Amino acid sequence: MNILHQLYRPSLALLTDLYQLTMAYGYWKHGLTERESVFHLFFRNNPFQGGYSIACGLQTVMEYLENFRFDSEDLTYLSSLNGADGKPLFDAGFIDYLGEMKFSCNLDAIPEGTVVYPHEPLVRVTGPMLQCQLLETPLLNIINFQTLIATKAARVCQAAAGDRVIEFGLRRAQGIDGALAASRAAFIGGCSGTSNVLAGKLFGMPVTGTHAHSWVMTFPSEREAFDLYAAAMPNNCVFLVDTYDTLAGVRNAVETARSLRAMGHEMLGIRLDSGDLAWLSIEARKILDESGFPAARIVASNDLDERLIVSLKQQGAKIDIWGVGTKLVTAFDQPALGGVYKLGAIRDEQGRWQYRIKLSEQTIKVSNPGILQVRRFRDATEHRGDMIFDQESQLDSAGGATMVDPADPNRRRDFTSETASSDLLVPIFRHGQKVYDPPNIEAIRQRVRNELDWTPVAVKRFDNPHLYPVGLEESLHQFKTSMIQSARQQ
Ligand SMILES: Nc1ncnc2c1ncn2[C@@H]1O[C@H](COP(=O)(O)OP(=O)(O)OP(=O)(O)O)[C@@H](O)[C@H]1O
Ligand SMILES: O=P(O)(O)OC[C@H]1O[C@H](OP(=O)(O)OP(=O)(O)O)[C@H](O)[C@@H]1O
Ligand SMILES: O=C(O)c1cccnc1
Repeated sequence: MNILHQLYRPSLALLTDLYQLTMAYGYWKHGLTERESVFHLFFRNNPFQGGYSIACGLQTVMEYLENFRFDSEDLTYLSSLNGADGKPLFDAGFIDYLGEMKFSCNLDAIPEGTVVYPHEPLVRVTGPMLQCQLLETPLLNIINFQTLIATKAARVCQAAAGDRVIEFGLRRAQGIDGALAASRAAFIGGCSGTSNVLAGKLFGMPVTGTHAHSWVMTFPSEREAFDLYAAAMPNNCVFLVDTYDTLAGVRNAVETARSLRAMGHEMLGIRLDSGDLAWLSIEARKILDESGFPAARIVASNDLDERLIVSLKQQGAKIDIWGVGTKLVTAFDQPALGGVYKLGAIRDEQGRWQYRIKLSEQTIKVSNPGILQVRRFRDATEHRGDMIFDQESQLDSAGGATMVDPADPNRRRDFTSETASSDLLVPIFRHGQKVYDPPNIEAIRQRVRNELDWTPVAVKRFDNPHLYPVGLEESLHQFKTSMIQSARQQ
């Protein structure tokens, strides 16, 4: 089931920046259309000043690519675009070429749910120059956002320390697609469910819901509102208790819960949505326990994020379930992940790879040349470091190596061949054909938990996290340094 097809239209090839098409046109004009090239998608900084990120969005990328074609409506639209002189922007021959083009790239990627770090290629696209170029914008659009939200969710769930977190963000999310993509990524990042019913249906995620203040305000009294809700839905009773006076609301919920019990149903819990959540939850817990409802859960919501959850836990809050909306699905404190897509190499007319770099004033921002792979080393309990290396450099069987910190080349780390390792990028498409069977969403979510268990505690802390070691394999570092020197001389 291709969810993008269901929601939008079969062809989303126009979902790119026009400049990708102007460059594609240039490649076509100059006979570079089929020239093999390699691009890497990576980000330079972890979001939220954190120490790690969670890769997310690959399945959406696969759906996008499975039907990557320009249909007749797309071609008609492109034919209608004019340049500054009022004449068509694109030759009819180019439009025909696009109409016949079939996706034929190789794509390798780090599976969704993997903990990833700055500078590591999350996706590598190899294939005809024109196709690789067109994919820059959609791949960044999909991966940047979902990786950002999965990372935020992982942080929120880390703060919740095993308590359930429900994603409540639909009403505040960035439009329809932003909401759906965020609900998916939030579940992958660790949320237990979502209030977003369409996302639940499309992605196979649990949906949950309590009720709003409007329900209570509809009836003459809060008690009546709870009773009528219980009568309508005895198997889903979480009462929102803060419409008038929160602790009086808890007592009303208890009264309704007693009648419910007499009918053979248990109240699931109460929800707090304003006021001092620490104090109110402690007081509410006492009332529930003393009234014979120790199993009733306390749900809290109200502009929560990972920092507030940590603070509330430190204050001894008795909150069992965290409802988190706005600050999760909008990645409130960092609204975008700055992932980029850079050319690593292009074949020359003789078929030899020519490596490419993008220079920058800041050495750390200079892109990495080559056909890159990431090798992750681990000891018995933890991930120890990730080494970016060039696949062409005969290093491709597991083995020891030295990696160099690109920010400080004097810092090196040696891994012996005894150190366990695995290469993170796996084949997803070969010559345009899907070769990867994506795991279901529950398995992706489980992978996040497993990956975070392997991540050093110091890397996971919120304040001044330890910088996880990511380096360049020594020969790649040397090669890159010489490329920078000769490029600067030119
Ligand atoms: N004990 C607490 N410690 C820190 N922050 C808290 C605590 N309790 C609540 N908060 C947070 O403080 C913020 C403001 O909450 P508060 O209920 O005072 O305002 P509000 O949302 O405007 O309430 P109301 O809906 O009654 O106007 C929210 O983000 C809430 O989650
Ligand atoms: O606070 P969030 O993390 O975004 O979670 C979603 C919020 O949406 C609902 O109320 P809404 O904000 O619509 O109204 P209210 O704040 O007046 O209750 C709900 O009660 C939560 O507070
Ligand atoms: O079910 C809830 O309690 C809910 C859903 C969306 C937003 N806020 C709360």
